[in-house]
Amino acid sequence: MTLQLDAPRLVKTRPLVTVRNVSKCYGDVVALNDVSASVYPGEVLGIVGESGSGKSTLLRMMNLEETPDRGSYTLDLPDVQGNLFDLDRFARRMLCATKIGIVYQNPHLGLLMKHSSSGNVAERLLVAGERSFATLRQKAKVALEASEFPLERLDAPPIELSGGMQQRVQLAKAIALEPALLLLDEPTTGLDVSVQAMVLDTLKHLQQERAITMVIVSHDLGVIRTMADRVMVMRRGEVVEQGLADQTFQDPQHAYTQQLVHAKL
Ligand SMILES: Nc1ncnc2c1ncn2[C@@H]1O[C@H](COP(=O)(O)OP(=O)(O)OP(=O)(O)O)[C@@H](O)[C@H]1O
Repeated sequence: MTLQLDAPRLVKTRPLVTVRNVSKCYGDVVALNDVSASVYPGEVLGIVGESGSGKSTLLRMMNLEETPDRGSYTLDLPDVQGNLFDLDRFARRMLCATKIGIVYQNPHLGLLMKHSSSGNVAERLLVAGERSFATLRQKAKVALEASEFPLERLDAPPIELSGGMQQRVQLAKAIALEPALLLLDEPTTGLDVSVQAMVLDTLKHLQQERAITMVIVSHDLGVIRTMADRVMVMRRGEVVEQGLADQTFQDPQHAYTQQLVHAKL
């Protein structure tokens, strides 16, 4: 008789994202001081903290828009090697276009506001070398549909769309090339509460369907609670606490996290 065993569950023990000992000053302002972070494949890491704590600077580093004074950044992907901060401008641009997607709080940073919505998404595909007009339009449509964007507005420029729809166009652009990492910088801040809930639902669906690795920055603990598996709490450019989101919110250890959680209740 042969003993039948279930196939062992694939345990992914290596982080996809590793940021090590990153520091950044702007003049006298210490934006980041010796910050390290890891994000595992399929995980959502939430970063919280008050205004000016360094959250967006860290996210911009992960999107290779900024270079730190010190520190390293690696992505555990087959064709990506070494400290990404050492890459030249061209290599950074290609890596960001193909492996990393970002959604900014301000859609003006991520979109050409007067170009069509499908054109904005197609632009990302063009950077990666796609040239056929029919394929560009089809792939843009697929990404917009996955972002739950109303397809009858494909040709509308973002400037004519609501804030929620603009964020969906940014999201479609960010996921068009199925990036390994999706970065979200206050993606729902400034939206009406009901629209915010719908955009968060879309992000949840995407995360569940594609097991996409995400880093989400927000000063809103409710958003982080809804989205994140793990949370990192930042204050004055430093990480003061990190852990599983549920555990951290239920039983915060650091006085600053306690203050944040109690202020929210
Ligand atoms: N390009 C820059 N030039 C000068 N100072 C900067 C720059 N970017 C960030 N800073 C400063 O670095 C610190 C951290 O800023 P950062 O935007 O990362 O914080 P944050 O936690 O994302 O805040 P917020 O929630 O308000 O966006 C702040 O003091 C900010 O003023």
